[in-house]
Amino acid sequence: MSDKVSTGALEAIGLEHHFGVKTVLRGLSFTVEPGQIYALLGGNGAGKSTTLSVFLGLVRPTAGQARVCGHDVAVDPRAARSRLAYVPENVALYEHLSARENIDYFLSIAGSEQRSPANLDEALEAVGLAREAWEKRVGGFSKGMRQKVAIALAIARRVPVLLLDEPTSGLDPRATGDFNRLLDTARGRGVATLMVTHDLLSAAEIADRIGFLAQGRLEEELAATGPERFDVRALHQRYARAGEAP
Ligand SMILES: Nc1ncnc2c1ncn2[C@@H]1O[C@H](COP(=O)(O)OP(=O)(O)OP(=O)(O)O)[C@@H](O)[C@H]1O
Repeated sequence: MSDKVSTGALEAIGLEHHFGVKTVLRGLSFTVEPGQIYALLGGNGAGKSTTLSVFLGLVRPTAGQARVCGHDVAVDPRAARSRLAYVPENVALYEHLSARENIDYFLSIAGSEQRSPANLDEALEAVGLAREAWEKRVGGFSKGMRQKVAIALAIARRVPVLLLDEPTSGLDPRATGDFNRLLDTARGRGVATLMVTHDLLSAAEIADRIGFLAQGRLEEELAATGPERFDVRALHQRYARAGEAP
């Protein structure tokens, strides 16, 4: 898939958005590089979901640009959309189909050329879904298993960008650990991930960068450093202060 020369896989450049008289995004800029996980944190109403909607082409920003692999979402939404996979808080699948059939079906409707059995096997293997579950109907799958199917689809599609909305909400610590390993696998494949979350611990464990959003502004951006990555206590204190006047 050829891409325009660009600095990041995902770029927000001075994004502004108003819903009527309400200003929701105020000059929001950040970049997610290939092979990087970016966690966007912020309180309720900070503008996190609106940011995802802008990248998905569902909300057109009032000003600024959202770029996916160099493609401006507002100018070429198809090019942008074809390069990303979106995993919502609750993954919607065809309940009566198996994990493998779901992936094959979604690949077929996307017109993907990646439908070979070997490619499907490789994607299911990569996300660590137990082999005995591959041919089972997804109707009985847990949230964590459904996320594995969604990310296996992204891997099978070979998309360079993942957008995740509250991926660990409702997951127990073990499933959260599994999920973080899944993101690490995608990172190892060079995928750029933007994750909107309230889960500080998970963000601290897996993210390369954490951005604090408040009232549509990026108040601060922190990068993982050293073996400790992030100081979780300082993150908690920082999160509690988000949106306060300086
Ligand atoms: N379609 C809409 N029309 C009008 N206002 C909206 C619309 N969507 C969102 N908003 C408002 O925009 C602001 C930002 O909402 P957004 O959903 O992006 O926040 P969020 O950071 O994702 O919050 P949460 O953590 O609660 O999901 C909120 O004040 C919300 O009420």
